[in-house]
Amino acid sequence: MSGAPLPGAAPAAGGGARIIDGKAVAAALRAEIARRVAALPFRPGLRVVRVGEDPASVVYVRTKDRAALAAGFDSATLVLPAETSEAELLATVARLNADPAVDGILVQLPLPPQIRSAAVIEAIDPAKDVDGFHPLNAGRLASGRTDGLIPCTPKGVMHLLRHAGVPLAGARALVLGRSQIVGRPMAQLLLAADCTVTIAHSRTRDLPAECRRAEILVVAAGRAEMVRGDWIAPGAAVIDVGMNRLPDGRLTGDVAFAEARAVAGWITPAPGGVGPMTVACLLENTLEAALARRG
Ligand SMILES: Nc1nc2c(c(=O)[nH]1)N[C@@H](CN(C=O)c1ccc(C(=O)N[C@@H](CCC(=O)O)C(=O)O)cc1)CN2
Repeated sequence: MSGAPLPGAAPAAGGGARIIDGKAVAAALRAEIARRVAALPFRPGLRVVRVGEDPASVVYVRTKDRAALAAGFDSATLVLPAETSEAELLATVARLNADPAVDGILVQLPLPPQIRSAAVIEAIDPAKDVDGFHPLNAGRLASGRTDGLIPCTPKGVMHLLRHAGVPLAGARALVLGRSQIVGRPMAQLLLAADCTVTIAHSRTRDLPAECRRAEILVVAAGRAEMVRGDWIAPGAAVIDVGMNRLPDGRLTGDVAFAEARAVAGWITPAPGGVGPMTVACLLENTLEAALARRG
């Protein structure tokens, strides 16, 4: 690959990538949602279910609940013990499905090993599935419809790309990771935005070369600082979905940030990039679910 910037993805003047500040974009989105909620004659209801005490889940669920309350939602967290059976969790989901005050249901992942996540996700009323993981919502997205409930992390990535003014139509996009939560819906959203999309994964041959062809590189690989600076095309937009704790306690993404920012045109930090957008998009989905249910 030559060192010439890819079309439509020139580096910022003075060299180095433009940093896409996910915290700021998420704060603006949350404020806009709060304004819309304040104008409603009802409070959209969100219930987040956490099973067990996984430390990361405790933090994420608390963050979601606080953000929802601050935006004016009727929000509550249901905490079930780690030994909860699948049948007990399904009964909780059924109760929330039947509750007219509840517009959005989210079951925090991962679940303990005795519970099949797919069975729980399929039990959630698709109209209240604010995670967008139910097969009906995933299928709608896979058939090209972007007007339904869309998984929060990839939805947040699209907000960031659009906010930063990254050219999408015709761009070569590579999604590194093929999970149901991020990789697959991410690829569908980029395709719906007229990108030319490749999904790469752990079995992809010559991953660095595949990455170097991308004008938009979305990394959800789950390995700390796996993507190095020389995997990135000059001027590319690099979106880091990863969140890993290093042995020294620091949090880092799936991209080697210092190396990558010297080459990329745009880059998200991690933390402070995609993560806050996941929470803001949960609020957006809950508001959309409430408006669809209650008019
Ligand atoms: N039911 C779901 N479970 C999980 C999801 C999901 O979308 N739905 N996603 C992830 C975790 N997640 C939300 O649940 C999430 C991850 C990260 C952040 C975030 O704001 N991260 C901060 C750093 C926070 C820290 O200090 O650890 C950042 O990136 O700046 C929010 C939500 C798995 N489970």
